[in-house]
Amino acid sequence: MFISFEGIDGSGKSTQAKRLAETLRNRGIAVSLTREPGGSEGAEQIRKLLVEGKGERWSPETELLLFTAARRDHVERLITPALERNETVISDRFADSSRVYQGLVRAENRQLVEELHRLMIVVEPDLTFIIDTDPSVARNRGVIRGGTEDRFESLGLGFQLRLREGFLALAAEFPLRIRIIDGSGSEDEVAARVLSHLP
Ligand SMILES: Nc1ncnc2c1ncn2[C@@H]1O[C@H](COP(=O)(O)OP(=O)(O)OP(=O)(O)O)[C@@H](O)[C@H]1O
Ligand SMILES: Cc1cn([C@H]2C[C@H](O)[C@@H](COP(=O)(O)O)O2)c(=O)[nH]c1=O
Repeated sequence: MFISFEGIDGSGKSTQAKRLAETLRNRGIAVSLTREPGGSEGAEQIRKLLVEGKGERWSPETELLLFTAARRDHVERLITPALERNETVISDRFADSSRVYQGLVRAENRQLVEELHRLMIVVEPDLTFIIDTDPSVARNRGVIRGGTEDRFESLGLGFQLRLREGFLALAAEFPLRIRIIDGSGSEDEVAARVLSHLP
């Protein structure tokens, strides 16, 4: 089974992806926990080009091609082999991030994102959790966490508000695959909401 976690920056995706992986492993299920951009050696190198630094380094189209190249390598080298070994793959972000960031918010390239996905990626998660967290709450969590903002986080609260709307619109487009999880409350409360969607 292939499960992805999606949402705005700082929504709590990584925390919940890790917790679900731990819960499933405790049930004796083999899990590959991975992330995007990244997850394979080559894709982690592309990640650095994409997220480090600030400012508009790439045009929206070049940015989309780099995310797609990273995803292709990730799928070829990690995701497909793990699924073939009958492992459960949990990915912290996958193609829905490109649909929302590159397809709806950074530029209106939705059609191009789908075309590239159809030609180069094909694989789709069986189940996707969007951790839906108020952008101000997510931002405060980031402040508490400390560290530096990546290129996308540095675009500000208005950008995160538009991303949230984009993720909610995407959920309406894929109602069978995508579940919206209320990201408010404690980590335990959010984890219980995620688990309620699994057998
Ligand atoms: N439910 C929660 N309540 C309070 N703090 C939380 C909760 N979930 C996560 N956090 C904290 O918020 C911060 C961001 O969480 P996390 O890294 O899981 O988010 P993310 O969506 O993966 O972020 P990013 O997109 O920036 O990688 C972390 O410091 C984490 O410990
Ligand atoms: C996969 C993917 C990611 N992004 C953006 C979203 C984030 O701001 C950064 C890095 O991700 P992280 O969860 O904060 O580690 O990259 C994107 O714009 N498009 C994508 O396809």
